[in-house]
Amino acid sequence: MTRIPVTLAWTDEADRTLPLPSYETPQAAGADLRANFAPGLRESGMTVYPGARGLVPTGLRLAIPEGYEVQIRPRSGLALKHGITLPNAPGTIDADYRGPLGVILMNMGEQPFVISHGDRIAQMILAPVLQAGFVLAETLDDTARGAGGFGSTGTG
Ligand SMILES: O=c1ccn([C@H]2C[C@H](O)[C@@H](COP(=O)(O)OP(=O)(O)OP(=O)(O)O)O2)c(=O)[nH]1
Repeated sequence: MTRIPVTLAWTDEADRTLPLPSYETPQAAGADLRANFAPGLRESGMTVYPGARGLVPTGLRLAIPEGYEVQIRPRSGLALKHGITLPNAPGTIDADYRGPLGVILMNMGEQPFVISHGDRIAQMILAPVLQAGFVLAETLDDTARGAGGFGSTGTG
């Protein structure tokens, strides 16, 4: 498996004893991110109530190489068992962002969900980026689909 170097740094408030993201299996696409709370929240963790959302710190900053992004995606186990998802999935981490990596978790389940310090809450995927060269024109080329969309081909 090709490995693209991505540099990690702890934030000032991070608990540096937590494991760094790593791939759980040889061909895993995602590396899990852990909740890494500032000292005041480490005992209590954070509770996300049904229908609510919260910003969970990971304690990490990244330097992603030019031409790549990191996507933050939900973990399917948390989604299935607890309704925990990311309202902005996939979260976009730009290659030139150097701030703290945060995970926006939303509780679509029926029960309050407690996030404890060190829990694996989401996963990050490294992906290549293509930028468009935008060109303004008066007309666009014709296609068979034309303006049909939003269910125009039916459901069957
Ligand atoms: O789930 C996320 C999404 C984004 N970010 C960070 C990295 C990203 O590079 C930056 C900006 O994200 P985005 O472009 O999605 O946010 P925006 O609302 O458009 O803010 P901005 O105006 O700062 O770009 O915020 C996170 O830490 N977690």
